[in-house]
Amino acid sequence: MSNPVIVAIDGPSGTGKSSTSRAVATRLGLSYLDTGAQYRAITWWMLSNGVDVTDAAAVADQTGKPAIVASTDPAAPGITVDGVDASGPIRSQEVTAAVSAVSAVPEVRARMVEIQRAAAAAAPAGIVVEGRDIGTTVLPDATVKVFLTASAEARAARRSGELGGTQSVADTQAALIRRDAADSGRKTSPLAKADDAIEVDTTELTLEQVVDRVVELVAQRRAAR
Ligand SMILES: Nc1ncnc2c1ncn2[C@@H]1O[C@H](COP(=O)(O)OP(=O)(O)O)[C@@H](O)[C@H]1O
Ligand SMILES: Nc1ccn([C@@H]2O[C@H](COP(=O)(O)OP(=O)(O)O)[C@@H](O)[C@H]2O)c(=O)n1
Repeated sequence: MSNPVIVAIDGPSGTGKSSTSRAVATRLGLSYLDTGAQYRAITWWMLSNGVDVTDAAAVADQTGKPAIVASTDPAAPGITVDGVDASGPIRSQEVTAAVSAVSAVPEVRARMVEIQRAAAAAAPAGIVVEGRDIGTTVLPDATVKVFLTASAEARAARRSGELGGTQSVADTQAALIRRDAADSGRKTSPLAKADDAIEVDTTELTLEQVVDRVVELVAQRRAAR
């Protein structure tokens, strides 16, 4: 039996992290973890419980309260908060607008990182973990690290397609750029490319081409060890 394979996929919003990570995990028979969904889930809990998300001390004080459980099955991703399915509500625009503030709180990050490392350690064949700080902080010894990028225009067009026209492409793009700036500028484990990560610009690539590239990188790394 070969060693578990750990694949870290980081990058800004709309670069294709979730779609790529799920497909790579499915193809390689690995587990899958969406760490953004965990930050969204704790943000949803804070908003639902009347916590002022702009008050870092209040957020820190409540951080240990919600039980957040994420599926690691790429065929059935999902997340519960205190036993309630939160997969839908965590994608609301209210949560999207508040998530960067909550995820910048060091106590929140410490708790999430602990849960994420435990999930990776428990994955039998290995795992694909996607987020903002996986290669730099959560799993710095990952077998393969990928940093996905794409133009702001492509990312906004993709996201606004998903939102089904409820927000204009221009508004979506402005919101993405604001979130990138907040995520890249925070003190604790900001969005960043690890020095040893391979950057893949997905602007002109199909999802299948991106998946092929990542699967190829994993095969190369496995052959080398
Ligand atoms: N290479 C690609 N080309 C075109 N659309 C893509 C590509 N990769 C992902 N998408 C689409 O873009 C949207 C955002 O992708 P997603 O995987 O959720 O990105 P992220 O997790 O980085 O925010 C989805 O609707 C997805 O189907
Ligand atoms: N490893 C991670 C993953 C997400 N996040 C935060 O969670 C937010 C939502 O992440 P996401 O991956 O669901 O975002 P999208 O790219 O899907 O819009 C990000 O904007 C970050 O603020 C983080 O801080 N660290």
